[in-house]
Amino acid sequence: MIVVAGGGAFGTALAVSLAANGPVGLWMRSPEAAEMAGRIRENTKRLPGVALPENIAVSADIDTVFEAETVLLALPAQQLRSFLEQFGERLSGKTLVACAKGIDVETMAGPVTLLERMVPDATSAMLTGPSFAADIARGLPTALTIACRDDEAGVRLQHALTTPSLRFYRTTDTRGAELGGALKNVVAIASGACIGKGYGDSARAALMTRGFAEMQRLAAFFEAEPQTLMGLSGFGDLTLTCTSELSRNYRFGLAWGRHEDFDKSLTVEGVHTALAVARLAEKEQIDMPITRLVADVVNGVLDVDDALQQLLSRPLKEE
Ligand SMILES: NC(=O)C1=CN([C@@H]2O[C@H](COP(=O)(O)OP(=O)(O)OC[C@H]3O[C@@H](n4cnc5c(N)ncnc54)[C@H](OP(=O)(O)O)[C@@H]3O)[C@@H](O)[C@H]2O)C=CC1
Ligand SMILES: O=C(CO)COP(=O)(O)O
Repeated sequence: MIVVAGGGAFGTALAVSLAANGPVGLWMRSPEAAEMAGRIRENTKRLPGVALPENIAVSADIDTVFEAETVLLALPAQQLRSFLEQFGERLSGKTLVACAKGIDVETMAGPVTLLERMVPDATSAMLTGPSFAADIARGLPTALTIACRDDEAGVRLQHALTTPSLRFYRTTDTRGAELGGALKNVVAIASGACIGKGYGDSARAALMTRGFAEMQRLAAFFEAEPQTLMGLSGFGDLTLTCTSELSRNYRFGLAWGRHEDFDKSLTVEGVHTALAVARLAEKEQIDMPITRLVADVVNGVLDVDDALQQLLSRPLKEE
Protein backbone atom coordinates (compact mmCIF):
# COMPACT_ATOMS: atom_id res chain seq x y z
CA MET A 1 0.00 0.00 0.00
CA ILE A 2 1.09 3.56 -0.65
CA VAL A 3 1.18 5.77 2.43
CA VAL A 4 1.26 9.55 2.30
CA ALA A 5 3.27 10.97 5.23
CA GLY A 6 2.10 14.49 6.01
CA GLY A 7 -1.52 15.50 6.32
CA GLY A 8 -1.29 19.00 4.91
CA ALA A 9 -3.22 20.31 1.94
CA PHE A 10 -1.02 18.55 -0.61
CA GLY A 11 -0.67 15.20 1.17
CA THR A 12 -4.40 15.03 1.74
CA ALA A 13 -5.17 15.93 -1.89
CA LEU A 14 -2.75 13.27 -3.16
CA ALA A 15 -4.35 10.66 -0.90
CA VAL A 16 -7.81 11.63 -2.20
CA SER A 17 -6.67 11.22 -5.80
CA LEU A 18 -4.79 7.96 -5.17
CA ALA A 19 -7.84 6.50 -3.44
CA ALA A 20 -9.33 6.15 -6.93
CA ASN A 21 -6.76 3.36 -7.50
CA GLY A 22 -7.25 1.48 -4.21
CA PRO A 23 -6.62 1.72 -0.47
CA VAL A 24 -4.15 4.38 0.63
CA GLY A 25 -2.76 5.48 3.98
CA LEU A 26 -2.56 9.05 5.24
CA TRP A 27 -0.27 9.66 8.22
CA MET A 28 -0.65 12.85 10.23
CA ARG A 29 1.61 13.79 13.12
CA SER A 30 -1.24 15.07 15.26
CA PRO A 31 -3.32 12.29 16.88
CA GLU A 32 -6.21 14.74 17.39
CA ALA A 33 -6.21 15.83 13.74
CA ALA A 34 -5.97 12.22 12.53
CA GLU A 35 -8.77 11.06 14.81
CA MET A 36 -11.04 13.86 13.64
CA ALA A 37 -10.21 13.48 9.93
CA GLY A 38 -10.82 9.73 10.19
CA ARG A 39 -14.10 10.19 11.98
CA ILE A 40 -15.70 13.04 10.01
CA ARG A 41 -13.92 12.09 6.73
CA GLU A 42 -12.54 15.58 6.16
CA ASN A 43 -9.26 17.38 6.93
CA THR A 44 -10.95 20.56 8.10
CA LYS A 45 -7.74 22.40 9.01
CA ARG A 46 -5.67 21.84 5.88
CA LEU A 47 -8.10 20.91 3.09
CA PRO A 48 -11.61 21.92 4.12
CA GLY A 49 -14.58 21.03 1.98
CA VAL A 50 -13.07 17.85 0.51
CA ALA A 51 -14.57 14.49 1.50
CA LEU A 52 -12.06 11.75 2.29
CA PRO A 53 -13.01 8.50 0.54
CA GLU A 54 -13.58 5.54 2.86
CA ASN A 55 -10.53 3.67 1.55
CA ILE A 56 -8.14 6.30 2.95
CA ALA A 57 -6.87 4.97 6.30
CA VAL A 58 -6.01 8.03 8.37
CA SER A 59 -3.60 7.44 11.24
CA ALA A 60 -1.14 9.16 13.55
CA ASP A 61 0.67 5.87 14.16
CA ILE A 62 4.12 6.16 12.53
CA ASP A 63 4.26 2.36 12.17
CA THR A 64 1.79 2.70 9.28
CA VAL A 65 4.54 4.62 7.44
CA PHE A 66 7.18 2.02 8.31
CA GLU A 67 4.92 -0.77 7.01
CA ALA A 68 4.44 0.79 3.54
CA GLU A 69 6.62 -0.08 0.56
CA THR A 70 6.16 3.32 -1.03
CA VAL A 71 5.95 6.51 1.02
CA LEU A 72 5.02 9.92 -0.37
CA LEU A 73 6.65 12.51 1.88
CA ALA A 74 4.32 15.51 1.70
CA LEU A 75 5.99 17.67 4.33
CA PRO A 76 7.23 21.24 3.87
CA ALA A 77 10.82 21.34 2.59
CA GLN A 78 12.17 22.82 5.86
CA GLN A 79 10.67 19.93 7.85
CA LEU A 80 11.94 17.06 5.73
CA ARG A 81 15.46 16.92 7.23
CA SER A 82 14.27 16.68 10.84
CA PHE A 83 11.68 14.05 9.85
CA LEU A 84 14.45 11.98 8.21
CA GLU A 85 16.77 12.50 11.22
CA GLN A 86 14.03 11.07 13.40
CA PHE A 87 12.71 8.28 11.18
CA GLY A 88 15.20 7.81 8.31
CA GLU A 89 16.65 4.51 9.58
CA ARG A 90 13.20 2.91 9.54
CA LEU A 91 12.69 4.02 5.93
CA SER A 92 15.68 2.25 4.42
CA GLY A 93 14.93 -0.06 1.52
CA LYS A 94 11.66 1.69 0.70
CA THR A 95 10.66 3.79 -2.27
CA LEU A 96 10.51 7.36 -1.00
CA VAL A 97 8.88 10.12 -3.01
CA ALA A 98 9.54 13.68 -1.87
CA CYS A 99 6.63 16.00 -2.64
CA ALA A 100 8.12 19.21 -1.20
CA LYS A 101 9.24 22.16 -3.30
CA GLY A 102 12.11 23.97 -1.67
CA ILE A 103 15.77 24.01 -0.66
CA ASP A 104 16.73 23.18 2.92
CA VAL A 105 18.20 26.32 4.48
CA GLU A 106 20.73 24.48 6.67
CA THR A 107 22.24 22.17 4.08
CA MET A 108 21.25 23.95 0.83
CA ALA A 109 20.01 20.58 -0.45
CA GLY A 110 16.81 19.92 -2.38
CA PRO A 111 14.34 17.23 -1.26
CA VAL A 112 15.70 14.36 -3.38
CA THR A 113 19.27 15.22 -2.45
CA LEU A 114 18.24 15.08 1.22
CA LEU A 115 16.64 11.67 0.70
CA GLU A 116 19.71 10.36 -1.12
CA ARG A 117 22.04 11.58 1.62
CA MET A 118 19.98 10.60 4.63
CA VAL A 119 18.42 7.32 3.48
CA PRO A 120 21.05 6.10 1.00
CA ASP A 121 19.62 2.63 0.49
CA ALA A 122 16.10 3.82 -0.31
CA THR A 123 14.93 4.42 -3.87
CA SER A 124 14.51 8.19 -3.94
CA ALA A 125 12.17 10.11 -6.21
CA MET A 126 10.35 13.40 -6.42
CA LEU A 127 6.79 14.29 -7.34
CA THR A 128 6.49 17.82 -8.67
CA GLY A 129 4.87 20.00 -11.34
CA PRO A 130 2.03 22.50 -11.66
CA SER A 131 -0.76 21.39 -9.34
CA PHE A 132 -2.79 23.00 -6.62
CA ALA A 133 -4.02 20.73 -3.85
CA ALA A 134 -7.53 22.13 -4.31
CA ASP A 135 -7.53 21.19 -8.02
CA ILE A 136 -6.18 17.68 -7.40
CA ALA A 137 -8.70 17.06 -4.64
CA ARG A 138 -11.58 18.13 -6.88
CA GLY A 139 -10.43 15.66 -9.51
CA LEU A 140 -9.53 18.34 -12.05
CA PRO A 141 -7.11 17.17 -14.76
CA THR A 142 -3.49 17.66 -13.65
CA ALA A 143 -0.16 16.74 -15.23
CA LEU A 144 2.82 16.13 -12.96
CA THR A 145 6.41 14.99 -13.12
CA ILE A 146 7.86 11.97 -11.37
CA ALA A 147 11.64 12.27 -11.20
CA CYS A 148 13.68 9.20 -10.31
CA ARG A 149 17.29 8.41 -11.19
CA ASP A 150 16.41 4.73 -11.38
CA ASP A 151 14.22 4.71 -14.49
CA GLU A 152 12.72 1.27 -13.80
CA ALA A 153 11.53 2.48 -10.42
CA GLY A 154 10.37 5.68 -12.15
CA VAL A 155 8.21 3.64 -14.54
CA ARG A 156 6.72 1.70 -11.62
CA LEU A 157 5.91 4.92 -9.77
CA GLN A 158 4.50 6.54 -12.90
CA HIS A 159 1.98 3.72 -13.21
CA ALA A 160 1.24 3.40 -9.51
CA LEU A 161 0.56 7.11 -9.05
CA THR A 162 -1.38 7.83 -12.22
CA THR A 163 -5.11 8.14 -11.55
CA PRO A 164 -8.00 9.07 -13.85
CA SER A 165 -7.29 12.77 -13.19
CA LEU A 166 -3.52 12.79 -12.37
CA ARG A 167 -1.22 12.15 -15.30
CA PHE A 168 2.52 11.63 -14.72
CA TYR A 169 5.40 12.38 -17.04
CA ARG A 170 8.76 10.86 -16.13
CA THR A 171 12.37 12.02 -15.94
CA THR A 172 15.62 10.72 -14.45
CA ASP A 173 16.84 14.29 -13.90
CA THR A 174 16.08 14.64 -10.20
CA ARG A 175 18.37 17.65 -9.85
CA GLY A 176 16.50 19.65 -12.50
CA ALA A 177 13.13 18.67 -11.00
CA GLU A 178 14.03 19.76 -7.49
CA LEU A 179 15.57 23.03 -8.64
CA GLY A 180 12.63 24.01 -10.86
CA GLY A 181 10.08 23.26 -8.14
CA ALA A 182 12.00 25.23 -5.53
CA LEU A 183 13.00 28.28 -7.53
CA LYS A 184 9.63 28.97 -9.12
CA ASN A 185 8.34 29.81 -5.63
CA VAL A 186 10.89 32.61 -5.25
CA VAL A 187 9.92 34.10 -8.61
CA ALA A 188 6.24 33.77 -7.64
CA ILE A 189 6.86 35.90 -4.55
CA ALA A 190 8.54 38.55 -6.71
CA SER A 191 5.70 38.36 -9.26
CA GLY A 192 3.10 38.80 -6.52
CA ALA A 193 4.98 41.82 -5.17
CA CYS A 194 5.10 43.31 -8.67
CA ILE A 195 1.33 42.95 -9.13
CA GLY A 196 0.61 44.02 -5.55
CA LYS A 197 2.61 47.16 -6.13
CA GLY A 198 0.51 47.92 -9.20
CA TYR A 199 3.27 47.52 -11.80
CA GLY A 200 1.01 45.48 -14.09
CA ASP A 201 1.06 42.35 -16.20
CA SER A 202 3.83 43.47 -18.58
CA ALA A 203 6.24 43.96 -15.69
CA ARG A 204 5.26 40.56 -14.30
CA ALA A 205 5.93 38.89 -17.65
CA ALA A 206 9.40 40.48 -17.62
CA LEU A 207 10.02 39.25 -14.07
CA MET A 208 8.88 35.74 -14.89
CA THR A 209 11.14 35.64 -17.95
CA ARG A 210 14.19 36.97 -16.13
CA GLY A 211 13.35 34.70 -13.19
CA PHE A 212 13.30 31.75 -15.55
CA ALA A 213 16.74 32.81 -16.84
CA GLU A 214 17.97 32.68 -13.22
CA MET A 215 16.46 29.23 -12.73
CA GLN A 216 18.23 28.00 -15.86
CA ARG A 217 21.58 29.47 -14.72
CA LEU A 218 21.44 27.67 -11.38
CA ALA A 219 20.28 24.45 -13.03
CA ALA A 220 23.16 24.65 -15.52
CA PHE A 221 25.62 25.06 -12.62
CA PHE A 222 24.29 21.79 -11.14
CA GLU A 223 24.40 20.11 -14.56
CA ALA A 224 20.65 19.59 -14.67
CA GLU A 225 19.17 18.93 -18.09
CA PRO A 226 17.90 22.10 -19.80
CA GLN A 227 14.72 20.34 -21.01
CA THR A 228 13.72 19.56 -17.42
CA LEU A 229 13.55 23.26 -16.73
CA MET A 230 11.50 23.74 -19.89
CA GLY A 231 8.99 21.13 -18.72
CA LEU A 232 6.19 20.80 -16.17
CA SER A 233 8.47 20.99 -13.13
CA GLY A 234 10.11 24.23 -14.32
CA PHE A 235 8.36 26.41 -16.86
CA GLY A 236 4.97 24.77 -16.20
CA ASP A 237 5.00 25.35 -12.47
CA LEU A 238 6.54 28.82 -12.84
CA THR A 239 3.64 29.85 -15.06
CA LEU A 240 1.00 28.50 -12.68
CA THR A 241 2.50 29.84 -9.50
CA CYS A 242 3.28 33.34 -10.79
CA THR A 243 -0.21 33.90 -12.18
CA SER A 244 -2.71 32.35 -9.77
CA GLU A 245 -4.04 33.64 -6.49
CA LEU A 246 -4.43 30.01 -5.40
CA SER A 247 -0.66 30.10 -4.84
CA ARG A 248 0.46 30.98 -1.31
CA ASN A 249 3.84 32.18 -2.59
CA TYR A 250 2.15 34.51 -5.06
CA ARG A 251 -0.34 35.78 -2.45
CA PHE A 252 2.52 36.32 0.00
CA GLY A 253 4.20 38.52 -2.64
CA LEU A 254 0.92 40.35 -3.31
CA ALA A 255 0.71 41.17 0.41
CA TRP A 256 4.31 42.45 0.32
CA GLY A 257 3.54 44.72 -2.63
CA ARG A 258 0.44 46.08 -0.89
CA HIS A 259 2.17 46.41 2.49
CA GLU A 260 -0.40 44.07 4.03
CA ASP A 261 0.07 41.37 6.68
CA PHE A 262 0.11 37.71 5.68
CA ASP A 263 -1.11 34.71 7.68
CA LYS A 264 2.10 33.32 9.25
CA SER A 265 0.61 29.84 9.68
CA LEU A 266 0.62 29.25 5.91
CA THR A 267 3.46 27.38 4.24
CA VAL A 268 5.35 29.80 1.97
CA GLU A 269 8.29 27.77 0.69
CA GLY A 270 9.86 30.55 -1.40
CA VAL A 271 10.83 32.56 1.69
CA HIS A 272 13.28 29.95 2.98
CA THR A 273 14.36 28.89 -0.50
CA ALA A 274 15.27 32.49 -1.38
CA LEU A 275 17.62 32.60 1.64
CA ALA A 276 19.23 29.27 0.79
CA VAL A 277 19.64 30.00 -2.92
CA ALA A 278 20.90 33.56 -2.41
CA ARG A 279 23.68 32.16 -0.19
CA LEU A 280 24.47 29.44 -2.68
CA ALA A 281 24.50 31.87 -5.61
CA GLU A 282 26.83 34.21 -3.76
CA LYS A 283 29.19 31.39 -2.84
CA GLU A 284 29.29 30.03 -6.40
CA GLN A 285 29.22 33.48 -8.08
CA ILE A 286 25.99 32.83 -10.00
CA ASP A 287 24.06 35.93 -11.07
CA MET A 288 20.59 35.65 -9.47
CA PRO A 289 19.38 39.21 -8.87
CA ILE A 290 15.68 38.41 -8.31
CA THR A 291 16.47 35.76 -5.71
CA ARG A 292 19.01 38.09 -4.07
CA LEU A 293 16.44 40.88 -3.74
CA VAL A 294 13.72 38.57 -2.39
CA ALA A 295 16.25 37.31 0.19
CA ASP A 296 17.22 40.90 1.08
CA VAL A 297 13.57 41.76 1.73
CA VAL A 298 13.12 38.58 3.80
CA ASN A 299 16.21 39.53 5.82
CA GLY A 300 14.93 43.09 6.31
CA VAL A 301 17.94 44.59 4.49
CA LEU A 302 15.67 46.22 1.87
CA ASP A 303 12.02 47.16 1.69
CA VAL A 304 9.88 45.81 -1.12
CA ASP A 305 9.59 49.12 -2.96
CA ASP A 306 13.38 49.59 -3.03
CA ALA A 307 13.87 45.99 -4.14
CA LEU A 308 11.48 46.38 -7.09
CA GLN A 309 13.10 49.69 -8.01
CA GLN A 310 16.55 48.07 -7.97
CA LEU A 311 15.32 45.40 -10.37
CA LEU A 312 14.00 48.03 -12.76
CA SER A 313 17.22 50.02 -12.71
CA ARG A 314 19.71 47.23 -13.34
CA PRO A 315 22.46 47.97 -15.87
CA LEU A 316 21.43 47.60 -19.53
CA LYS A 317 22.73 44.39 -21.06
CA GLU A 318 22.13 41.77 -23.73
CA GLU A 319 19.19 39.43 -23.20
N1 LIG B 1 -0.70 22.91 -1.37
C1 LIG B 1 -0.40 22.77 -2.66
O1 LIG B 1 -1.21 23.16 -3.54
C2 LIG B 1 0.89 22.15 -3.08
C3 LIG B 1 1.92 21.94 -2.19
N2 LIG B 1 3.10 21.40 -2.63
C4 LIG B 1 4.22 21.23 -1.72
O2 LIG B 1 3.88 20.31 -0.69
C5 LIG B 1 4.62 20.62 0.49
C6 LIG B 1 3.65 20.62 1.65
O3 LIG B 1 2.75 21.67 1.41
P1 LIG B 1 1.26 21.68 1.95
O4 LIG B 1 0.74 20.33 2.18
O5 LIG B 1 0.49 22.57 1.05
O6 LIG B 1 1.48 22.42 3.35
P2 LIG B 1 0.46 22.61 4.55
O7 LIG B 1 0.91 23.84 5.24
O8 LIG B 1 -0.93 22.53 4.08
O9 LIG B 1 0.71 21.36 5.48
C7 LIG B 1 1.96 21.00 5.97
C8 LIG B 1 1.74 19.72 6.73
O10 LIG B 1 3.00 19.21 7.15
C9 LIG B 1 2.86 18.77 8.48
N3 LIG B 1 4.16 18.81 9.12
C10 LIG B 1 4.95 19.86 9.29
N4 LIG B 1 6.08 19.48 9.89
C11 LIG B 1 5.98 18.16 10.10
C12 LIG B 1 6.83 17.18 10.69
N5 LIG B 1 8.03 17.49 11.16
N6 LIG B 1 6.40 15.91 10.75
C13 LIG B 1 5.20 15.58 10.27
N7 LIG B 1 4.35 16.45 9.69
C14 LIG B 1 4.75 17.72 9.62
C15 LIG B 1 1.87 19.73 9.12
O11 LIG B 1 1.30 19.17 10.25
P3 LIG B 1 0.35 19.99 11.24
O12 LIG B 1 -0.97 20.12 10.51
O13 LIG B 1 0.30 19.11 12.44
O14 LIG B 1 1.01 21.31 11.47
C16 LIG B 1 0.88 19.92 7.98
O15 LIG B 1 -0.11 18.93 8.02
C17 LIG B 1 5.30 21.97 0.24
O16 LIG B 1 6.65 21.78 -0.05
C18 LIG B 1 4.59 22.52 -0.97
O17 LIG B 1 5.43 23.32 -1.78
C19 LIG B 1 3.27 21.02 -3.92
C20 LIG B 1 2.26 21.20 -4.83
C21 LIG B 1 1.01 21.76 -4.47
O1 LIG C 1 3.42 24.32 -5.92
C1 LIG C 1 2.30 24.73 -6.05
C2 LIG C 1 1.60 24.70 -7.35
O2 LIG C 1 2.24 23.88 -8.27
C3 LIG C 1 1.61 25.35 -4.90
O3 LIG C 1 2.02 26.64 -4.78
P1 LIG C 1 2.04 27.39 -3.38
O4 LIG C 1 2.91 26.60 -2.45
O5 LIG C 1 2.58 28.74 -3.70
O6 LIG C 1 0.63 27.46 -2.89
